[in-house]
Amino acid sequence: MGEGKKHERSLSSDLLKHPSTKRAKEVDTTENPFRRLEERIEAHTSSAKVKPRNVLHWFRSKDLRAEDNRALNAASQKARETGSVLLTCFLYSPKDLQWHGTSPARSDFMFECIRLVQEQLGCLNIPLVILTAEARDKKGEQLMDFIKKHDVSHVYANYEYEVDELRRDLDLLDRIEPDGNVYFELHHDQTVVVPGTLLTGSGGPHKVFTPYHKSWLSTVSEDPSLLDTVGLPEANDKAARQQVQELFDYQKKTFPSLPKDKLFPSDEDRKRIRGLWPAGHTAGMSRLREFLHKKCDTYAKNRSIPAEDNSSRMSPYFAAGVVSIRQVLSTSSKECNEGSVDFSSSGADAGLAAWIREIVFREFYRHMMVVIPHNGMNLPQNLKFDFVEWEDDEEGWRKWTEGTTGVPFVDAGMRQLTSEAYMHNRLRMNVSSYLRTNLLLDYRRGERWFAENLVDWDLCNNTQGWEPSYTVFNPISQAEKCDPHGDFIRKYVPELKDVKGKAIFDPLNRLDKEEFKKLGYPEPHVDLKESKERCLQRHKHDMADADP
Ligand SMILES: Cc1cc2nc3c(=O)[nH]c(=O)nc-3n(C[C@H](O)[C@H](O)[C@H](O)COP(=O)(O)OP(=O)(O)OC[C@H]3O[C@@H](n4cnc5c(N)ncnc54)[C@H](O)[C@@H]3O)c2cc1C
Repeated sequence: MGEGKKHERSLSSDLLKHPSTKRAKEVDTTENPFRRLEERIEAHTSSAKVKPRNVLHWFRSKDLRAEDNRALNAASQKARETGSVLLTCFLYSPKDLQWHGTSPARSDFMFECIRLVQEQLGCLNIPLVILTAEARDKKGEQLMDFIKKHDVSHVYANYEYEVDELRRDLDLLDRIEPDGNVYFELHHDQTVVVPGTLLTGSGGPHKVFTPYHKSWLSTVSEDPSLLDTVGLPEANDKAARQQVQELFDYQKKTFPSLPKDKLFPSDEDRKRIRGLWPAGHTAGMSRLREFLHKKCDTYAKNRSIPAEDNSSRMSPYFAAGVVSIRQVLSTSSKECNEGSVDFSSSGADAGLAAWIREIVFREFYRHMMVVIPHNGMNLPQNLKFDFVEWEDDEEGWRKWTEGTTGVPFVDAGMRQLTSEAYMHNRLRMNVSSYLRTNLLLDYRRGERWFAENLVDWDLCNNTQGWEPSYTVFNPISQAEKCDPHGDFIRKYVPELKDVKGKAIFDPLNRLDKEEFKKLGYPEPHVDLKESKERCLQRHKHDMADADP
């Protein structure tokens, strides 16, 4: 960085493309696709005006279940009321997986869940057809072809809150509205409280977590019906099945395969990851009960101690919508809170209250996605961070991805990611801080690496988890606090398994030279103190007068 030279805005590769900060502001204000879609849906033709023919539920990658699926249930009711046949589809776009960088683990999990829902619906005589749109901009066209070919009059789906997905739904409205003979209905299904609706005293949406959390708790306490669940769709009768037999034949023949770069590198990897993350609603619910009855009690105390593995590991089931959040909360209320929906620290045990707080974080991130839509456009929420000049340290990048930075806690986290397609939250906080501040690499590279490797990748949580801030973690003191006996480090960094005592947190400086050499563990890639100073200076220099 030239002395005194002001950096305009960060450069980034094609994969990390993002619009200008000015354009982001337009999307947040005048264009706001969520608001536009809500208005269009509100003004859309009434269902009663459309002559009922076949009814379609359109699954998305975030509602892959038949149980307590709001839009699917509404579609089923419509089909029953009008004596129509219920059809379902999933619109698959391989380019979407490539665009988002979705990992093989997440892609495989998604396909397995779809397969299971397909079987389950098949027993109810309801077909689930997978439509493939080769290009991302062909999705609307592909769906319209299906709608026309199969004489669909009513389409139901659950909202997705990211910019591209909102635009896709607006595109579908553009296609169906001119003829006026197809009705499109969207449901809020991903959260208990509808994103964008919790407001501050002055009437604007909450933008800070703590008051949002408080408001969320009182909203749910005052209206327990928010946790009501809906049942499975009603079966089509046998005659209906015969009517749509060609769709069953088609679905049997044409389950698509994943693109090559979304396949596991080996069968062994696939087996291991599938074993850790069994697909489907039943597996998700039994994991939930296991957590509620065996781990939840100690969650408040141990949630930041990764060696305890005390969290629920429900994230892949939430990210793909395999288990509904209402069902999770109503089960928690019935089985662990004597039927009460007061999940505050005075209304629930400490463990449950702390766990629900994390679920509320998930809700908050969906809320913030509609309040500040540019969150979903590869841009930081605080746009000033787009003016930071990042380093070009390819060796540091490689070491970070491999877990060979020479910082044991960071390396343990990165190796957990490689072996489990998952990383404990405390490690996610540390490895992201290390990449963005100590290595001073564009945080978007790390964000994408997570997408490419996590089984629970979720755009709202990942993007906002990676949101840059002024905080610089110290991964040595973090390890001393959160992994006090070094057990987590020993588990994932075998070179250090025999290191005794506190030397495990900083082996280069706490062992004598010879001892360190014998370990075969790398020296730190950067000095933590110096690199922190460099980062703070860089922030100061590049952001002080930035005008996003
Ligand atoms: C840099 C970074 C990236 C992240 N990327 C993702 C991601 O791609 N997908 C993802 O689901 N989570 C992400 N998180 C949040 C969190 O780390 C994971 O949700 C959590 O580790 C999953 O483990 P669990 O299911 O055992 O969580 P538990 O502790 O059991 O929590 C229950 C649920 O609450 C939600 N939750 C927990 N912590 C958070 C949090 N900090 N923010 C938002 N929701 C939370 C998750 O849905 C989680 O499954 C990220 C966090 C950071 C710091």
